[in-house]
Amino acid sequence: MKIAVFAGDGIGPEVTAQALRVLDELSLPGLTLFEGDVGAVAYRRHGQPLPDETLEMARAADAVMFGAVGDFSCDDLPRHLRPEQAILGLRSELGLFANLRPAAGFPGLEHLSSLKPEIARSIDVLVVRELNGDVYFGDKGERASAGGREGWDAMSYNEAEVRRIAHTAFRAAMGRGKKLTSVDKANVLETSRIWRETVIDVAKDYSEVTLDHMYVDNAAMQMVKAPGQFDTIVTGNLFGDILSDQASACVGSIGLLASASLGERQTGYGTFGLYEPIHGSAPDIAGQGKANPVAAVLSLAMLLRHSLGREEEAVRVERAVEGILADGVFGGDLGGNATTGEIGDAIVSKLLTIS
Ligand SMILES: NC(=O)c1ccc[n+]([C@@H]2O[C@H](COP(=O)([O-])OP(=O)(O)OC[C@H]3O[C@@H](n4cnc5c(N)ncnc54)[C@H](O)[C@@H]3O)[C@@H](O)[C@H]2O)c1
Ligand SMILES: CC(C)[C@H](C(=O)O)[C@@H](O)C(=O)O
Ligand SMILES: [Mg+2]
Repeated sequence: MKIAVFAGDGIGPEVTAQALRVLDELSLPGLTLFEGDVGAVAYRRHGQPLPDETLEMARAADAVMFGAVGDFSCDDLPRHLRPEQAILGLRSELGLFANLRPAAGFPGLEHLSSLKPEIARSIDVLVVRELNGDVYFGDKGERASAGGREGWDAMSYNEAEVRRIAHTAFRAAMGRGKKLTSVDKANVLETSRIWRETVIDVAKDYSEVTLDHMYVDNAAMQMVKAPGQFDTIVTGNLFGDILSDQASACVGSIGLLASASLGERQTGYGTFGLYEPIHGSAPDIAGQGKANPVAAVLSLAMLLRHSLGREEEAVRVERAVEGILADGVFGGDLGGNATTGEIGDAIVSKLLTIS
């Protein structure tokens, strides 16, 4: 089993280090780790945010553990050299079109949510975000216009792209509450009209799943008003990016939410994937021991489950995280004062108590 580890920038290396401690504690036989550079750190060392050798390392692995990229000192670089291109490049080059972002409350910890506890208690949603299309990868550019410089980013989805993410989402809904909400902006966007019609067509294969549709503006409002109505959400790249950050505040902190980015390639153990917290490099807290490593550790649990076929270990890691949160081990993002390392210590100790 080969895992490529790309820790990246800012708090990326801090939270990834804790996930690696947890992985080490599991003592999985036959596991090899490879480390590669991504983001601003890769740009400084190699002149590229996603060096060829990093991409090759990812291709040769069974899974990628990713920290975060982003550094404001790179804001003036041309787009292709900016750190964020590393994660966008990995997602597209590796065909990782399905981004799973689960957001579920931790029992008894409703008070950590930005919502009223009685509303927060109900949140248990899986956001299935399409990851290879939309404004992120459409035609884009800058030109002179009568109104000064004009930028554009074309939004588009074709039926094949919508079909494959819709199948992923319906299958995920089948394993959950059998309710799928497709989020779009079909009252305004042609892209969304094709999206909605295609999702309705794919639904014919999944008669057990109840499908509904919601405009993204309403979905954002419903996410904070009554998140319990959502079971599985399927949506495009941009809407999914925004709704998942919002869902994290409903749970408690962006430092709690993990993600899996999957494609079609199978390894000897499961599906090849890239695993990362949904948060970024958080330059405002980097290097201060303030980063919550839980999202990175829960991303490791998703890696164990989806790419390595290690369900038992995945559940152990998730139980350890639930345990330390129930014990009240929190960092500043949740109103506590535990450091990144202390949270990692607590997770490792808790793991030893769970068989
Ligand atoms: N996949 C990625 O690598 C990824 C994701 C999002 C943002 N980014 C990049 O990260 C940089 C910063 O972006 P941003 O500030 O908009 O988003 P961010 O997610 O990095 O931070 C947003 C806020 O949440 C806090 N936060 C984030 N993660 C935390 C954690 N684990 N523990 C405690 N607090 C945490 C930060 O301190 C900040 O106040 C930018 O360069 C952006 O492009 C990268
Ligand atoms: C850094 C950026 C390109 C990325 C995205 O927009 O997908 C991030 O916000 C995320 O959620 O992973
Ligand atoms: Mg995001």
